[in-house]
Amino acid sequence: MRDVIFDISTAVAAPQTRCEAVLATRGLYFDAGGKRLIDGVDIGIRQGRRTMIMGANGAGKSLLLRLLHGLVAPTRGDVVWHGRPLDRAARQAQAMVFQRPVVLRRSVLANLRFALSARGIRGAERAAREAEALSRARLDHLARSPARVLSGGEQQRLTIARALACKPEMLLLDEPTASLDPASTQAIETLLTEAHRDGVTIVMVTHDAGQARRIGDDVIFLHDGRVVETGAVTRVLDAPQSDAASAWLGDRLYISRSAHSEI
Ligand SMILES: Nc1ncnc2c1ncn2[C@@H]1O[C@H](COP(=O)(O)OP(=O)(O)OP(=O)(O)O)[C@@H](O)[C@H]1O
Repeated sequence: MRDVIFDISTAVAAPQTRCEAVLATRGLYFDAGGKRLIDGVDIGIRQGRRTMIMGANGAGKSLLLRLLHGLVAPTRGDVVWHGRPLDRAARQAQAMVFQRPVVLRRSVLANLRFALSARGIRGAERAAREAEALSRARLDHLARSPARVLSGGEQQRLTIARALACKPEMLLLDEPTASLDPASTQAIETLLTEAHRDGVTIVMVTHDAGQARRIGDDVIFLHDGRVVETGAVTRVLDAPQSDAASAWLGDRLYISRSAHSEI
């Protein structure tokens, strides 16, 4: 029996505090290829917090993020947004950013324009949001450049600024700085810090404990598709209570079962 540690004093809610969560899962399972990849996940994410999803390679972090955004349907269980099932309107209140920046084959400005127009934002409001996004991403000087020729860091700043221009309530990010150098990583962290100050709830997959400390409030630690520990970043990283988190932080191999369990 593996340990499951919940710290209910923090934002990552145990079931009894789930009602405060803006986004929650209830008995979430995802099976594929005869394996259980997400295994009974029950989490809650409170508004305005920065939640880091951490764990070893293959733990199910990206899959959980996709389930939270409705990109993948669970085998069983629910994703709940403000107490109601995640629907199209709820998904529009979220924005997702991937590890590899997804930009359109057009200029930086046109990328912003396209995203805003798709949300029905036009005219002066759209122009104001475009200007704000360019400034926020520090890309004013590249507004007319094709987005595809930008560096990886610049493209990722664009995808985040484009997402934020749509004024999401929640931003979900899957290792957005995984392939970036320290300066580009810092620029992304600054963007996310500013978004958080503006009230955006952030949920981010990261492998980087330093990054979690710098910009995170809470951690959800996954192992083999199960949540084994949650709590405030400093508590989990300084004093992990689960074997899986202790081993990961100590750079040790932790195997509680061969891989994802057979169904
Ligand atoms: N839509 C899907 N259908 C089937 N299997 C999937 C799907 N998405 C992910 N998987 C599998 O689920 C497991 C967990 O993958 P996931 O990408 O979530 O891990 P991760 O924790 O994000 O790993 P990493 O740190 O290496 O990115 C993997 O074995 C992966 O192949």
